[in-house]
Amino acid sequence: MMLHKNLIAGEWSGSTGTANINPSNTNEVVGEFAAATRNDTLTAIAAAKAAFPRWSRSPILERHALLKKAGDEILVRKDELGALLAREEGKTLAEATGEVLRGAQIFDFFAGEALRLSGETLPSVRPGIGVEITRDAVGVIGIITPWNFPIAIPAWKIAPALCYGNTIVFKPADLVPASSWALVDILHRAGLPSGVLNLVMGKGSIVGQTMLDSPDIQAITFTGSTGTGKRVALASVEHNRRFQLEMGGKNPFVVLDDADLQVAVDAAANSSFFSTGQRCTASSRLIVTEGIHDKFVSALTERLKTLVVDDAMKAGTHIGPVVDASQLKQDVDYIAIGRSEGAKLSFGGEVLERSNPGFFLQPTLFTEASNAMRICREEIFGPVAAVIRVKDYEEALFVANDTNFGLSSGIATTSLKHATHFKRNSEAGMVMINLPTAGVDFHVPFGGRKGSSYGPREQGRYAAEFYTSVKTAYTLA
Ligand SMILES: NC(=O)C1=CN([C@@H]2O[C@H](COP(=O)(O)OP(=O)(O)OC[C@H]3O[C@@H](n4cnc5c(N)ncnc54)[C@H](OP(=O)(O)O)[C@@H]3O)[C@@H](O)[C@H]2O)C=CC1
Ligand SMILES: O=C(O)CCC(=O)C(=O)O
Repeated sequence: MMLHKNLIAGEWSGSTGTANINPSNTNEVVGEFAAATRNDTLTAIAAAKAAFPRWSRSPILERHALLKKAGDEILVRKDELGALLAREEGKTLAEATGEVLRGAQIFDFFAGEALRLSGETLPSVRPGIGVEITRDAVGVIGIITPWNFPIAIPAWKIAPALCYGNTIVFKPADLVPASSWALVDILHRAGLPSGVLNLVMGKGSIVGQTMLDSPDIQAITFTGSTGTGKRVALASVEHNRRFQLEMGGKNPFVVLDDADLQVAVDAAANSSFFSTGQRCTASSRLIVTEGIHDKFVSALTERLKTLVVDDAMKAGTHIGPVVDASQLKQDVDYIAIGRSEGAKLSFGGEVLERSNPGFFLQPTLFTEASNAMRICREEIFGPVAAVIRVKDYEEALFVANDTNFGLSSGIATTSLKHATHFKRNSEAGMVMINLPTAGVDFHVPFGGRKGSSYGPREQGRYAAEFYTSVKTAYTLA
């Protein structure tokens, strides 16, 4: 089997590899991928540093053309790349192809942004002086990504970093390197100069830690767990480095008595169980008012009975496998915790056998849960949700906001008054009305509040806040 190597200073290198396993069929090796050492990582950082002066001053048309070319190739290959993503991560083929399409759209968006770089000119408060405000590239950006969106998250970090003239050291999750490798290969062949984008696959404890410890990385953008996010933050403060964190969620989805039941059930099923619940925007707390509670639980349970859990590549599969054995153990442990805390297991909870060996888990619904339970406070990151019964909208809003996290939230209601109040008072970065809490657009800001996020927003033109440094210049006329 071909060894997929790291890209360091424009050269593919590396010898030892780790096998990437298909979670729908653990007998299938998706590919062999090189594991970077500490020295490889240091070489990649040095290459990115050396490439920065030239790339940060590169013509905007060069950046535009490169980003456009990459987006075009991703689009043309979306079915093949979608299949690769589904095989390595386990989301369904339809979800994976949609994610690849999103990756193409992100490159297209930032190809456009490269042509729209702008600044401001203002008069000084002192007569005869002009003020110019411009944005410079930041320097070497460290990109550390998780396993759950192996092409979209790298795309929404790499595309703006390149667009604004930064160079990159990119470490994808060790569990799912294939889609990231394909993305880097596309960018490399599109003609990126040597050293501008370096790929260092391997373990977070080696590659990631070397990046955190380096004084030559000016900014780190990270998506993943709260624990690793804290390490990124502490190391970055030590190096006076800019950092941006997207971490977990415990996102609420409120269902009010006046909701359209069909809309509420569709949105809840999507939010909590699609993509196997492995989205930081997934909703794991369904907060339901008394008048609709029983009808909602019974309609959602009927829906869950129709969802097919199977191989991500099979036509007709609604929910693919959990990503690996350790995430499956975490999900199963939380199901046991929920039961021991006194929540009622209304549906699911069983690990399933399918024709191939894989990590299949039934969508799992708890009812009679309280917001104080661990299953309602800690991120599970699997197809597990808990219904919390509340008296009215006011209690629903209080419970929705009673969490350490604040990434996304949702409400199902036909009341304009409640929808408007929820939009204004939900303590989340992204609020959805009659829509799932997950599944966001690629051209608008993405990010949360409280323990979910730190630093400027990602995506859309708001991405410029992280990937550029503002300069204010005064000129005596
Ligand atoms: N917010 C989100 O979108 C996500 C949240 N999670 C949450 O995190 C839990 C655990 O998932 P996990 O994959 O372990 O998350 P991590 O936070 O460990 O992984 C995210 C990235 O950080 C890297 N990393 C790990 N340790 C270090 C380190 N010391 N220095 C620098 N980088 C490091 C990982 O490398 P590597 O994996 O290669 O070792 C990976 O590339 C999940 O169950 C879920 O609750 C997980 C994924 C996404
Ligand atoms: O919901 C989405 O579309 C994006 C989710 C995401 O970025 C994540 O789970 O990390």
